[in-house]
Amino acid sequence: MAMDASWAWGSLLPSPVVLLAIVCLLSAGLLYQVYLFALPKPIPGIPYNLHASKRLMGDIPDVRRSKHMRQWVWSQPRAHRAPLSQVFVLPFRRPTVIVTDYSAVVDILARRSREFDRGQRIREIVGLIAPEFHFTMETKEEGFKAHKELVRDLMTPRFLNEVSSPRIYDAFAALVHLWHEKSTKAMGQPFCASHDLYMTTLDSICSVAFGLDESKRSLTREIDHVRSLPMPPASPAPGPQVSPVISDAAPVEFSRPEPNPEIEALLDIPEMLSISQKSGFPWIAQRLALLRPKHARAMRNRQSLIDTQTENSLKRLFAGGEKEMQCALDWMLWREMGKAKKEERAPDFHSPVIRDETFGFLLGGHDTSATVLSWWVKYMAEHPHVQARLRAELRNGHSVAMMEGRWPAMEGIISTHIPYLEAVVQETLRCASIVTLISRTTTQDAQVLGYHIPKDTSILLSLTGPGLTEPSLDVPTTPNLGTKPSTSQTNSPPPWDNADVHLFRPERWLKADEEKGIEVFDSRAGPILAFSTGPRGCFGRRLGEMQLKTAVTLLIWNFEFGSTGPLGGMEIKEKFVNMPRDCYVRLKET
Ligand code: HEM
Repeated sequence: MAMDASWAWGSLLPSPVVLLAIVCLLSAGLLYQVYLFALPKPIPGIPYNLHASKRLMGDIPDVRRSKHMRQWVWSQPRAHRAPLSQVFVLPFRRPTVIVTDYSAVVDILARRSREFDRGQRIREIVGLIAPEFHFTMETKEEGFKAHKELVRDLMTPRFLNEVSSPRIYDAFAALVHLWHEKSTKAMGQPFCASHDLYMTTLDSICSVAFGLDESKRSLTREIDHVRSLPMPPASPAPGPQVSPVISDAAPVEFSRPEPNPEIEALLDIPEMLSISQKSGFPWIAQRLALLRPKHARAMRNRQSLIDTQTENSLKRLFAGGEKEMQCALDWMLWREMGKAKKEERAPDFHSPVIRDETFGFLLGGHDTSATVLSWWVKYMAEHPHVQARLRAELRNGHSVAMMEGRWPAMEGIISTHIPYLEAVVQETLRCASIVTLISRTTTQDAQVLGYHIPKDTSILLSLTGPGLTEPSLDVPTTPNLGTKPSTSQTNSPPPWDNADVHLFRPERWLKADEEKGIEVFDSRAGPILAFSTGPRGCFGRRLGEMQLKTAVTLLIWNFEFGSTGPLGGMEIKEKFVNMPRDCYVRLKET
C-alpha cells in the first residue's frame, strides 16, 4: 500500500521542465510587476510626454540628448501649450512639475510660501559643501529663523555702505588695472574676459565674506603675472609669453599664474556643485568626488582657511570691538559673542553654522555676479549705442570726478542716482537670465491654475522664458482648469510687448517723470525674476546689485568695448548658472 501511495504522489508532481516553465513564468510576472511599479506615475491632469511615461528612465534620455538640459526642462510647458507640465527626470521618484506662467510663479513664491517650501533638492545638491547654509533649509525647519537672525544685518545699507562697498570697489579697481595691462599688451586684439571677471568677483565676495588679505587676492597675482609678460611680438621661450597675433579676430591668450591653495579650495565649490547638480543621485556623486585627492584637499583647505580667518577676525574684535568690523564673518562672530553672553554660555566661534553662512556668500554670490558681468560685457560690445549713452550719462552724473580727471569714488557711486545705469543693469539681469529654474516642494495638496498637485511633489519654477525673455504663452483657457491669477490679483507689472521681449533694450526700464521733465528708472516697467521673489528670494540682492553697479561704472569709465566679431555669439553654457560659452573683450582706453 505504502509503495502504491508514493507512486500515486510521484505521478502528480510536474516534470522538471514544467516546473522550470512555472518558475520562469512566475519570475517574469514578478519582474513585470516590478517594472510596472518602477514606471513613472504621471500626476493626473498635468500634461507630460506620453513616450517618457512608458520607459523606466522617463524623460532622461530626451534631456540628455538636448543641447541645453535646463532649457529643455523649462520649455516643456510651451511644448505642451500649457502653463504647467510634468517631467520624469529623477529615476524611480515622483514626477517633477514645471511651472512657467509668470503670474503663477510670482503667486507661488510671494504669497504661497507655506504651501511651497524649499524642499530637499537644494540640500542634496549643496550637500557636503555647506550643509548648514540657510539656502538648503526649509522655511518651516527648526533653526531657519536663527540662521536668518545671524545674517540679518549683512544686507543693511549701513553694513553694505560701510563694510562691503570699499571691498567691492578695491576688487573692481584692480580689474581696471589688470585690463589696462592686458589691453596694452593685446594691442587691440580681443582677449578672454570670463576668467578675469570670475577672479575679480571671487576677490570681491571673499573680502566681503571673510576679509581676504590683499596678498592672497587673485587679482594681485594676476596683475603681477601680466606685468611680467613680454610685449608682443613675443620673444621666444624661455619665460611666459603672449601668443602671437594670428588674425584680426584671433584672441590673445594670456597665460595665468598658479592659484594659491586657498583660492584653489574656493574654486572647488562651484565644481562640486556642478557635479551634484548633474547627478540623479547628488549625495553619492559628491561622496565619490571626495575620493579624488583634488576635491578632498580642497575641502580640507577650505576648513583651514575659515579657521585662520576666524582667528584673524577674533583678534580684530577683541582689540577694537564693533568699530573694527571689516567683513561678514566679523559681524557673525560679534553677534555670537553677544548671544553667548546673553545666554550665559561659552561662545562657539567655530560653529558649522557660522562657517557655512560665510561660505554661503560664495555659494550664492560668486558664480551669479561673475556670470551676469560676463553677459554684460558681451551686451556692451554688441550694442555700442547703449555703451555710448551709458558712458555719457555716467560722466554727466559724476561731473566732479570728470572735471578732476579721476574715477568716480565709491561714495559717489552709492549716492548718485543714474537712471540709465540702473536700466542697463536691470536689462542685463533680465536678458542674461542666469538662474533659470528654482525648486520648491508642495507641503500639502495644492491647486495651481486649476491643476491639482499632490503633497510632496517637486516643483521647478521658471525664472526665464515665456513672458520674461520670450513671448508669453498663448494659454488656452479651459473653464475647468480655472483662470490665470490675473494681473490685478498678483499686482504684477504690465506684460512686455511680445514683439521685442527677446531684445536687449535698457530703455524699456525708463519712463518720463512729466512733473520734473526728466527720465526716471521704473523698476516695475515689466516682469523680471532674476533674483526670484518672496520670502525665499535672493538674500544677497543688494550686495549683488552694488557689485554690478560698481563694476559697470568703473569699466565703462575706463574702457570702450569693441566688437569681438565671431567671438561675440550669445551661445550659453549650462553650469551651476547659465554662462556665456565665450566671453572675450576688445578694449580701447577712453
Ligand atoms: C547678480 C547676482 C545674483 C543673482 C542673479 C542671484 C539670484 C538668486 C536667485 C534666483 C536665488 C533663488 C531664490 C529662490 O529660490 O527663490 C538666490 C538665492 C540666494 N542668494 Fe542670490 N543672487 C545673486 C547674488 C547673490 C549674492 C551676492 C549673495 C550673497 C550673499 C546671494 C545670496 C543668496 C542666498 C543666501 C540665497 C538663498 C536665499 C534663501 O534660501 O532664503 N546672492 N539668488
